[in-house]
Amino acid sequence: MTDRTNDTNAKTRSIDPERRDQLAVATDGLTKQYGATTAVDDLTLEIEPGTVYGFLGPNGAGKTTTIRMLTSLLPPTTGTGHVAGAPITDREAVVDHIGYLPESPPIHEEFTAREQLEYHGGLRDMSPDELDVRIETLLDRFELTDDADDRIVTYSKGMRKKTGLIQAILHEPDVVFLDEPTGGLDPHARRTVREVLSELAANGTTVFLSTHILPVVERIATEVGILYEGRLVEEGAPGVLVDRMESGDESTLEAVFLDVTTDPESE
Ligand SMILES: Nc1ncnc2c1ncn2[C@@H]1O[C@H](COP(=O)(O)OP(=O)(O)OP(=O)(O)O)[C@@H](O)[C@H]1O
Repeated sequence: MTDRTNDTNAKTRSIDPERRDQLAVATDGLTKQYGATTAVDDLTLEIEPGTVYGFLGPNGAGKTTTIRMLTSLLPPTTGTGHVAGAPITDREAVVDHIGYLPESPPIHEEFTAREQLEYHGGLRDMSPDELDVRIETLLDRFELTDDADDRIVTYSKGMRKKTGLIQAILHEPDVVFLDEPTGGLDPHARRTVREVLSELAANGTTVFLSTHILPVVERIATEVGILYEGRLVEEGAPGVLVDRMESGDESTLEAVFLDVTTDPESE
């Protein structure tokens, strides 16, 4: 069984600034308190560029709070964080390097998907030709081309999710943060998401993926971090974590997840 006292939070302290700036995500003692609740507790991460990082944890573990701090939407209570070398306290600098798909995509209901993507891409440093090609390619891959000139207000949940996802990756950011990117998607779309994210990572984008859908993580994540009650209780390559379980037939990422995120006193 996994030794829960072997707390991966304690693995690093005070990352060397030169190394920190080369990492896609670097946090040191990152902590967020809401009143008496410690939502994220002393989180230390070092994620290399090009990683697909599966960020897992039970409901309320602190995943969204972590992502909101890393995307500069929420100030930490204590600790530091850098994304592609930009301090998370500098929103403008962080925004230049990231894409973000929150659980509810930030899209304008009255726009069409094409208008939404053109508007969003226009805020980024992309030439009109480059933007056009990227939009058409991604609409096609996500089978949205035929609906791209309909207003988003008429879209299904899955179509909105696809539009939000395309928006997050349109400009091929250094780091993309995705909160449940495959939630509500059919198996075809889910496969497309897996393929597109793996391709992005192969081209150097770091994918920070928060999800409860473990088979997606099992298939594309190169590293996994498991958060429990705000603390990082497990981290490593999925295969390594599963092998470490040594529980025969039960050796899956789900078994690892359940092992490290179950309160021993409730068993
Ligand atoms: N604005 C807030 N004010 C007070 N407490 C909050 C706030 N946002 C989150 N919390 C608390 O912080 C903790 C972590 O919440 P968070 O949303 O980060 O979890 P999560 O891992 O994303 O959960 P889920 O998988 O259910 O989306 C929870 O205890 C939650 O109640």
